[in-house]
Amino acid sequence: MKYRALITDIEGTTSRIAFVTEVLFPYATEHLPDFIRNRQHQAEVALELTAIRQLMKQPEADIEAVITQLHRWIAADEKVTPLKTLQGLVWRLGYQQGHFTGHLYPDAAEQLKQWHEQGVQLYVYSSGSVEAQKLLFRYSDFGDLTPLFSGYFDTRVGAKRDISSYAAILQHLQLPPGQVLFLSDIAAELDAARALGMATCQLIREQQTPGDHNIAEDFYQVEI
Ligand SMILES: CSCCC(=O)C(=O)COP(=O)(O)O
Ligand SMILES: [Mg+2]
Repeated sequence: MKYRALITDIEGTTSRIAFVTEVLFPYATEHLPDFIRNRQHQAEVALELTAIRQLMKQPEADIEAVITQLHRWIAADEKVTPLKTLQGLVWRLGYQQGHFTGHLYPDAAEQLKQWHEQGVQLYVYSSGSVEAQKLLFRYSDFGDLTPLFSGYFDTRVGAKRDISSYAAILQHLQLPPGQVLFLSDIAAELDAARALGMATCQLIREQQTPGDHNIAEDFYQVEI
């Protein structure tokens, strides 16, 4: 075993891109407006609305203007932290009500279980909020997989293409970079991790553009 810890991306890596773009995002687009209108004064929602108005540079923006902004961000796949937090809150209802389950590729579920049994510490780093990540694995097609994971990171540690994000994660892991393997389908994310000495492997499951990292077509091909 070369690595003590493995960090995995979600969209395009453990899970089909279409699950995010054709199930999760449309669900958020449809349900966020009423969710926000009805809960705008609840603390966990109000906090995010304040952050969104700051980003809009319109502290007095009314709730409909905020909703319009959120729809624009979703359509453009902007990884804006308060949007991601609100999406997680809406998806929580979707999972709880059985509107969808957390899609994972079977090889990802199988290998994550095996690596966990072998003693590898498993982490997730996704632009989806930590809450959204936990939901996907808790309500996964393969049952509750959250016991496999030692921790979760989202855009609160920084953007996935920024080297500083991986420095913050390594600080948290307290492991030498060479003992940590990062899996993603996006070469630019892997470039940032590798710049600090982390090991990398690019998942090419669909039409992803290859970089110059080790490549795997599925988790069975990942060498750990
Ligand atoms: C936690 S599932 C939702 C994924 C999401 O919102 C997203 O933006 C995908 O980001 P990733 O970093 O996993 O590619
Ligand atoms: Mg990805």
